[in-house]
Amino acid sequence: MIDYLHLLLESVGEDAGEVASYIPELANADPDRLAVAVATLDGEVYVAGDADTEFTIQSISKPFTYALAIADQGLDAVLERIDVEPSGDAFNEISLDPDTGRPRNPMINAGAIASHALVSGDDADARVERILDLYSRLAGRRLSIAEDVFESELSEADRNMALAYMLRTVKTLKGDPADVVRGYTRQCSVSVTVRDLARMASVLAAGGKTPDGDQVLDPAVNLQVLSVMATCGMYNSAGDWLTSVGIPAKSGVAGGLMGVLPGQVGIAVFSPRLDAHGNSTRGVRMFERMNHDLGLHLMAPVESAHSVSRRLVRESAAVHEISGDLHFIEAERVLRGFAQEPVGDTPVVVDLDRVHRANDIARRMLLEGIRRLYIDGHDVRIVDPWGVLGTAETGSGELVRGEQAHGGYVPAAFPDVASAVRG
Ligand SMILES: NC(=O)CC[C@H](N)C(=O)O
Repeated sequence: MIDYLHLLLESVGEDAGEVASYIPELANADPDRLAVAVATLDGEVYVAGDADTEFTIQSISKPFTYALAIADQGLDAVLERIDVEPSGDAFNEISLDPDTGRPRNPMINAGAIASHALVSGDDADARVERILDLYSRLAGRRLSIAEDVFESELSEADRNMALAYMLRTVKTLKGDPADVVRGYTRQCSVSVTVRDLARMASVLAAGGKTPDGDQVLDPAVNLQVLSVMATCGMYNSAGDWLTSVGIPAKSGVAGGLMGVLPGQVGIAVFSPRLDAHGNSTRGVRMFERMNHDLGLHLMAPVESAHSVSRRLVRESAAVHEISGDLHFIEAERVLRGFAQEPVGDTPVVVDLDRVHRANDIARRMLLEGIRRLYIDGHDVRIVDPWGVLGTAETGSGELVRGEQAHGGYVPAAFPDVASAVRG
């Protein structure tokens, strides 16, 4: 997995676009930073590149604050004030739906400022405290605010002030517009890394539950947030995004981009140069690439995702007993089991007797895992009665082909192991 992420960073190619400069402090960002993180639902986080570089969350805060607004006010009350239709407008468009008087969705600034104002709390500081608590629980560590970016954005916040006053004219916003913009700007200035964002995304992917079992968001709220991210998360390129990458996502002008594959994985990337829509240029490209390589697209049919991998010791051989259908995420778990095998010449049996199906990526990952066990010095035997590994290329070729080509291979050198495994 880590190797794949390094390859991804290497393959992302030349950068284009410009670092956001309408927030003066963001113009100082190092434009060449590049990072990716993938977080599984059980808490594993894989990273590559500048994974510990902090940047401000910016608009990636919007879905989380929207979730808190719904938790505080109820979905109906929030829907009365903020619609859920893609706007086709730029993120900072000064507009309300002419028919309903509502911001078109909570992912553009008008809707996000309205969401912020709907969070319970007497003033900006009280709301931001609750917002920061929520983000921190999702990230699994205490987050803080980048005060320099906050001050810098607040000093140039005329456009967001205009939006807040506009919201007050339609009674969506009841408080003091300056206080609301202050709170919203602080929320955008929360400092995160791709690790944090991937973990936050993985909680959304898990229906609102952290890997430690903390149900931070109600599953129904979580579903609402993901749905809105899917249709509105990428501003006026949301349609492009859904067709070319196909997962709910949210971008921010500091260069972060977070994607959620429900039930499977949370992903985040970081690269500060932005395209004309305000989305990270290389970030978008990395997601397109991952969709291609890992089969992320939500609209692609997925079969059931049950799988177990357990390690037994039989006759001094380590037996990895794998069961269920294998996709990317199940294969990752299997490989994690392989990676824990101590380097040495212990015989390893990979028992696929209970696996009837593996998709292409899972098959390739498994073959690669097997290849690495060989490289580490293990005598690897494969039980593949259903021909799950097929005749796929291993990359190095010579490793398992002869054995796997005959479905039902029984490791002749380990008759006891074989019968134990099979019986
Ligand atoms: N797209 C963004 O990330 C915009 C967030 C930024 N704080 C703003 O309100 O303009």
